[in-house]
Parts: sequence; C-alpha cells; structure tokens
Amino acid sequence: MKRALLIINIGTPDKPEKKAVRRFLFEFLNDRLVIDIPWLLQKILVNLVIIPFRLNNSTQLYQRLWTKKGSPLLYYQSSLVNKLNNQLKGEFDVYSAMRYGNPSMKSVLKEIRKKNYEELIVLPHYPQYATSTTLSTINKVKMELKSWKSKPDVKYVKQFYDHPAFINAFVHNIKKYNVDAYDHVVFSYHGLPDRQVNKLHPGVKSVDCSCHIAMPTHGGNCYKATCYQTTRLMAKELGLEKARYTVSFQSRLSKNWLMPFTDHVLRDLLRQGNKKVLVVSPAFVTDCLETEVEIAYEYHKEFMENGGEKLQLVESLNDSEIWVEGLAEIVNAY
Ligand SMILES: C=CC1=C(C)c2cc3[nH]c(cc4nc(cc5[nH]c(cc1n2)c(C)c5CCC(=O)O)C(CCC(=O)O)=C4C)c(C)c3C=C
Ligand SMILES: [Fe+2]
Ligand SMILES: [Fe+2]
Repeated sequence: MKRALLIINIGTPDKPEKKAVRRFLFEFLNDRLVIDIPWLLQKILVNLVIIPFRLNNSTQLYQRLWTKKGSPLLYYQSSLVNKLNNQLKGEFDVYSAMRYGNPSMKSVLKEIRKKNYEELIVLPHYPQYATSTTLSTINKVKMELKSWKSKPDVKYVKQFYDHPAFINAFVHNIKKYNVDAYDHVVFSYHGLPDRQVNKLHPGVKSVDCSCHIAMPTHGGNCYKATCYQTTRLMAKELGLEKARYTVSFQSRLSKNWLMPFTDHVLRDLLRQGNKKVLVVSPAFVTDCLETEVEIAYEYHKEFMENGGEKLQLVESLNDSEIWVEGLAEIVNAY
C-alpha cells in the first residue's frame, strides 16, 4: 500500500529579521484557536498591541537562536524526516511541514496530493494535545483536504504523551546527565492560557482541578493532565522521588496562564538553597526558541546571576536515532 506520513510542527520565521518575524507572528497569532477571544478583539489585540509590542524583542530572540544551519526547529525536523525516510523505506514516504511559515502545510499537501497515496498519517509533532497546537493543525489538514476529489484514508496521531517510545527517548537524554548530582529537576512545559484549559474542564476551573494529582476521566484532552502524566512516567523511569522534582509552565504571553511559572519556580528553588538544577522540557520534541533561548539563555542567566551554580537544560529529541526509532514505532501501530 502507498502510504505517506506527514510530520507537522509549529513553525519558525524564514529569517531572524523584523519583516520575516512579523509575517510569522501575524499568521500564528491570527489563528482563531491560538488567541481564542472574540474575532474583533483578537484582530485589535494581535495586530495593534501584541505584534507591535513584541516584534523588536522577538526578533532579537530569534537572532540569538539562529545558527549557521538556520532555525533549530526547522533543520532538526528536516534532518529527522530524512532519517525517518530511510528507516521507513518501503512502508512510508515521510514529509515535513510547518503549521505557520515554511514549508507550508498547503505546499507540502499539494505535493502529497500528486502522489495519490492510499493512506496518510498526520502526526502533529506535539506530545501533549492542545487545541491551539494539535487541533489547529488537524483542522488545517482537514480544510486543505476538502478540495481533493480523491482522498487517502487519513489517520491522525492525536498525542503521544504517554507512549513508551517517547518516554524512553526523553529518559535516555536525561540519563546522559548525572541526575543525582543535581539538587532538583524541573519539568518545564509550554504554558497555555487558563481559558483554553478550562474549556476542557466541564464545570471545574484548571486552577481548582486535580489533574496534577492523577489522570482524570476527562484527562485525554486535558493539556495540564497530560503534562503531569508525562512527568510522572519519566520520574518513574528515572526513580526520581516526588520531592526531587517540580512541574512548571513557561513562555506565557500574559497572566492567567497555567501555573506555576518556570521562572518563579526557579527563583523559589534558589531561595531554598537548590543551586544545581536540571531542566527537562518534554512539551518540545525539538529544540527551539523556547528551550535554547528562554531556558538555556534567559533563565540560565538569571539563575547564575542570583547565586546559582548550575542550570542544565536536557537537549530535546531532535533528530536522534532513538527518536527516529521511537517515531517509527509510534506510526507503525497505526
Ligand atoms: C507545546 C507546544 C506549544 C504550545 C502549546 C504553544 C502555545 C502557544 N504559543 C503561543 C505564542 C507563541 N509561541 C511562540 C513560539 C513557540 N511556541 C512553540 C510551541 C508551542 N506553543 C514553539 C516550539 C515555539 C518556538 C518556535 C521557534 O521558532 O523556535 C511564539 C514566538 C516567539 C515569541 O515571540 O515569543 C509566540 C508568540 C501562544 C499564544 C500559545 C497558546 C495559546
Ligand atoms: Fe508557543
Ligand atoms: Fe484537566
């Protein structure tokens, strides 16, 4: 059977320059599932407030992130897809696209369409489901497919936050560091507005729910619950006691996002005398602005300037052999 696998991540600007960053932020933040407020308010807030006020700072952050090979998110995913193409030869043709920016979903799906595949597996490259990432990606695929006369059988990998292949691959990276040599481990996830998490809590607000204690019955779709579950599974594999780690959320755009915030947690840890901290970021399968700049540069700088001795980020799965094999295992089950 002719099968295609399409791996989609969030995207990155074409260049670390104002014009390209503005174009990227414009497409990203005008998504109705990302800034999920009334239409007119979104247009005013995004285009007259958030983008104008963020642009200089975001461009500087992207300049710090950029390497000779470009943006890590893009080159790691391209390299991963090349390796997967070799690994899955004869079973799948593997493609890479970005939800915002390039390679665009539209252009890659156009290429896929020409090949008349019988089956298409779509894998939004996010371990934990969220409406602003996973659902937005799935909706965009569905929208593009609407105009196809002959459609393949499409399957969506909704999330893989608890898949042993994902957990083991991250644990493999964590074990490259001597966890016992650190005073504390922080599992830092990308944050979400409380509002988006609340929508998945019928009658209960995310601040009052118990998703951080155990997977609730509605847990499959709850980003907060799946972040905590990913952490528990990794901690179990590492033999890490509860008192030795903390879950936190980073990259907030405003207040009323999931708490506790990573920068606050790091400050508190330091105040309590934890001078050596290991940071794991399992919401990202690829290193990107949020890991390389926010954690490894900004949080690192603050931590060290305030008396910390070591703040070590565990590298993400990127294009590692263990993740190539892990993804092959995940998609082969579909
Ligand atoms: C788990 C993955 C992600 C979730 C959930 C997510 C939600 C989310 N993000 C924003 C706003 C921004 N995110 C930005 C960068 C960015 N976000 C993710 C992943 C998730 N976002 C990644 C991998 C990246 C980095 C991309 C790269 O090029 O390396 C940015 C741009 C940078 C900046 O200006 O800070 C914004 C803005 C919202 C509003 C949101 C949920 C509502
Ligand atoms: Fe983000
Ligand atoms: Fe929940």
